[in-house]
Amino acid sequence: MVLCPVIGKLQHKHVVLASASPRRQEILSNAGLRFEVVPSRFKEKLRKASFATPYAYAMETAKQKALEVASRMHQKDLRAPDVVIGADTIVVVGAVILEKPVDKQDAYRMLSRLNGKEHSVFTGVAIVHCCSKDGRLDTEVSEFYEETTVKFSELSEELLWEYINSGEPMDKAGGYGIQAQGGMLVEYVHGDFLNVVGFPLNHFCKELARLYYPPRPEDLHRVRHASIPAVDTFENLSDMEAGGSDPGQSAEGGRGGQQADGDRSQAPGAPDAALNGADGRPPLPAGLLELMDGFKASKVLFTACKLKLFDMLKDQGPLKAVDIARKLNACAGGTEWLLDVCVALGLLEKTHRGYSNTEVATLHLASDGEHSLQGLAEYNDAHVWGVFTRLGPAVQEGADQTRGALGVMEEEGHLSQSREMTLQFMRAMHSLSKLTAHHVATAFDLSRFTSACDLGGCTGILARELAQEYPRLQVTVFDLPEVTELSGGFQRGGRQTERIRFVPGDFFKDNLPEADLYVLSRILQDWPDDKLHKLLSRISSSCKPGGGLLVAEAAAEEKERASRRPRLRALSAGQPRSPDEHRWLLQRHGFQDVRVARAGDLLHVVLGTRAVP
Ligand SMILES: Cc1cn([C@H]2C[C@H](O)[C@@H](COP(=O)(O)OP(=O)(O)OP(=O)(O)O)O2)c(=O)[nH]c1=O
Repeated sequence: MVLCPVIGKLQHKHVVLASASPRRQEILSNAGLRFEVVPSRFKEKLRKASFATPYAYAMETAKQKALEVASRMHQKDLRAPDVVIGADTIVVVGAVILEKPVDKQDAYRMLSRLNGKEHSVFTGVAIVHCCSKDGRLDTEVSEFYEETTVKFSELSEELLWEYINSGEPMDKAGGYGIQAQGGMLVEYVHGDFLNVVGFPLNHFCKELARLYYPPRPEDLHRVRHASIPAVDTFENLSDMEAGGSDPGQSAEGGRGGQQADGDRSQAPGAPDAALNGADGRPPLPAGLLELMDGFKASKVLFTACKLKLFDMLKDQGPLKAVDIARKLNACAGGTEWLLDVCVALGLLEKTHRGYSNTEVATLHLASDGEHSLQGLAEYNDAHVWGVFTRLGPAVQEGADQTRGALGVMEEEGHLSQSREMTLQFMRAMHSLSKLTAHHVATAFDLSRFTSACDLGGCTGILARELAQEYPRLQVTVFDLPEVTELSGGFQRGGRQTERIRFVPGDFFKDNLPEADLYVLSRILQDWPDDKLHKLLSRISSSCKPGGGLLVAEAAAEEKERASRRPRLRALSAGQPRSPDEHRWLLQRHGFQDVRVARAGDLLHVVLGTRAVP
C-alpha cells in the first residue's frame, strides 16, 4: 500500500538507499518505497568544529554518504541511479555530538552523559537526484534535518552496564536504541519518534512533496506547506500534472480542498470541502469569513469574562437567562444574546434547566481556578485590543520595527500609569505563567544551584515552581517596585514560600541581587537589541564563574515562526528569536555549555554556564 502518493512518485525510478542501517531500510520499505540498498563507504570524519550547528554536520555527512554511493555506482556502470538517499543520525547533549560508540567503555561514557537528562537527536537527510550526461555525473542535492528531544530517566550504574552488555548500544548513535530495550531508559520524547530511530519519514515525505509538487501560485491558497498534503490533494495535483482539470475546479466534490491535518488555522482561502460550487463559481471562502468575524468572538469572550459570567455559573449554574440578567443587573434580551453566542462558541451549554459552563470555561475562564486565564482575557480586552486598533496607522507610518509593526510592547508604559493597569498586567502574566512555569522549572536539572534570581519575576509563579522543584533553592524575585508592592496579593501559603523573597529594583539600573542562577522568563523578546545586550551584559557581570543563566522564550523554531500565534504576537512585541539565536546570545555574553530544551508546547528554554572571564 502506498499511503503517501508522493512515495509513489519514486515508484518507477531507480532509488538507492545509501545506508547499512536496518532501521532506515525498515522504515522506508514499510512506507511502500522500493529501493536498492548500497551502504556508503564514506568515513564519518568531518571536522565537527567547522560546523556552526550540529545539524549542519549531520546534513553534510548525510550528503557525503549519498554522493559517495552515487559516484561509485556511476563509475562502475557509467550509469547513475535516479535518486540516492543518505542519512546521518547524531545525538547531541550540551554542545557534545555523540555518534556510534567504538567500544563498551565508550558506550558507558555516552550513556552516563545522557543519564537523567534531556538531549536532542538530529537526523540529517540528503536526497540526491542524479543524471549522467556525456559520461559525467550531474547531481542535485536537497537536504534537511529533523530534531527530536529525548529525556532519559535517572539510571543506576548496574542498569547501564546490563544494557551495554546486551550489545544493543554498539551500532547506534548515542549508544542506545529507543525502538528496542533502550526504550526502557527513556522518560519522554518530544517530536518525531522515527527520527530517533534513524529516519524522519514525515519530514522526508514533505520534502518529496516540495520537490515533486512545487505549488503553483494559484495552488498556494489550497495546499499548506507545513503538512504532507492529504492523499486527495495529491491525487488532484497528479491529475493536473497529467493534463487534468484546473486546480480551482478539481477541488470540487468535497475532496480536493481537505486540509492535511486537523489544524483549525487553515489557510483563509481554503475552500470548505462541503460547500464548493459545482458550476465554476469559486468555493465558499469559509476560512476567510471566519477571520473576518474573529474579533467579534474575542469581544464576546472578553465581555463575558468582564461580567464574571463564568464565575457566576460555576457557583450557581445552571441558571435561566432572566435570572442571569437579574444577577448581572443587565437587560434580559441583551443577556440572552450574549449567552447564546457563548453557547455557539463552546463556552456555555444550554439545557432545559438553563445555561451552565462547559468544562473549558470552568477550568480556564472562572477567575479563581488554578488554571484560570481570566487575567489574560481582562488584559487583552483592556489594553491589547486598543493597541491593535492602531495597526493601520502604525503600518503606514512605520514604527520601530524591532518592536513589531505596532512599535510598542504590549506591556510598555503601563506599569507606571495606574495601579489598576499594573494589576491587570500582573494578572495577565500570572495567568500565562501558570501554564508554563512547571515546564520551565523542569526543562533542565537545576539541582546544582542553591540560589536563583528571577529577573522580572512578576508575581513569583515561576519562583514558587522552582522552590517546589528544588528543595535547597532560595529564590529572589526581582521586579519593579510598583510590581513587587502588589505581588503579595498573588501569594499562596506553603512551605516553599519561606524560601522566596521579593526585591524591588530595575534590572537596567540597580545592582542585581546575588545568585548562582539568573532567570529571564519571557523577558528578552520584549526588548530591542540594544536593551537586550545591556541586560545580558549586566547579568554576565553579576554572575560568578560556574553560575548559570536560564532563558525561557516563546518557542520559535523556523517551522513555528510562520504559525499564527507567534506571528500575531510579533505584531506588538517583535519577532521571536529562535533557539539558535538565544544560544548565540548567551555565548556572546560569556556563557558556555549552552543547552536548549523544549518547555511544553509554548516555550523553549536555554541554559548556559558562566565561563571564567
Ligand atoms: C538514537 C538511536 C539511533 N539509532 C541508530 C540509527 C542509525 O542507524 C544509527 C546512527 O548511525 P548513522 O551513522 O546515522 O547510520 P548507520 O551507521 O547505522 O548507517 P549508515 O551510515 O550506513 O547510513 O543509530 C537507533 O537505531 N535507535 C536510536 O534510538
